[in-house]
Amino acid sequence: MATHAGGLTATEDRATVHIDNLVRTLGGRDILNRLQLRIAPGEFVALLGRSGSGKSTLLRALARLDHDVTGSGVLTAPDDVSVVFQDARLLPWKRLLDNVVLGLDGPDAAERGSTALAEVGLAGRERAWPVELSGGEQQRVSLARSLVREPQLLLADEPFGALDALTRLRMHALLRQLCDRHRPAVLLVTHDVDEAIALADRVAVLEEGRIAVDLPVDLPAPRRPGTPRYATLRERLLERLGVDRTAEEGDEVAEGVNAA
Ligand SMILES: Nc1ncnc2c1ncn2[C@@H]1O[C@H](COP(=O)(O)OP(=O)(O)OP(=O)(O)O)[C@@H](O)[C@H]1O
Repeated sequence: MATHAGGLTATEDRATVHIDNLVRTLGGRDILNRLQLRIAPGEFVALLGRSGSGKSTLLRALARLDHDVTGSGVLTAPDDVSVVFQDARLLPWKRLLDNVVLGLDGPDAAERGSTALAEVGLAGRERAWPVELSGGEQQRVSLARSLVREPQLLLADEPFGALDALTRLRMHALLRQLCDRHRPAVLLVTHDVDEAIALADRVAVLEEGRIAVDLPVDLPAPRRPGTPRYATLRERLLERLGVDRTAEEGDEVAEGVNAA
């Protein structure tokens, strides 16, 4: 575990992610404003927030893609972080297996890559090209590429945002299954309240640069919409996101709610 933000100091903490007083100024505004967040080992946190609230900014800081974060506190995160984006970002000139094991060392890399492909339902497709795959399948490869590294922290920025509703539901089940097996700490940025409730142990809402709400998802599996406890949690989150409930009437629950 390492401290990686200029001016921030390391601290002893058993949390995989430990953020205190994180500040990120962009365009003269404090997009992250003394933000606090902990994610325990193996814990799955979903992050909601209105468009422009700073979710991707926070993710970029954790992924070390942004070194201009400041603050009086701490930001610790593990060195081995994997990131999944909305687009799979596969290299089109490399076969699936080579995409999955890119940068991976060791004599067993190919075997681990094959196992990872099988885990995401793409057994035997090692020699296929990315162009031969659907969007959902490409995102499966992206998950395999992330998890084959056994990261302590998995960051996901709207990973299923470009997929159709049915594929998205299948990917939810897959991601949950993979996370139960590999146990990384997870921060999932999403606009979809139902996705957050379906997958996460905790749902946090980013607002005015801070975590305004941080709620445990204390619901038995499978988490089906329609139960009173599910509805109460969903309502609280939507209210916090400022979603107009009358405008939402008639929406399919499985479609999720775009709070943007
Ligand atoms: N380089 C930049 N210069 C100035 N402002 C920026 C820059 N990059 C991002 N911002 C602003 O920072 C804010 C947070 O952006 P960010 O992408 O983190 O939000 P978000 O919550 O992920 O949004 P969305 O849900 O729409 O993806 C936005 O208002 C954005 O306009």
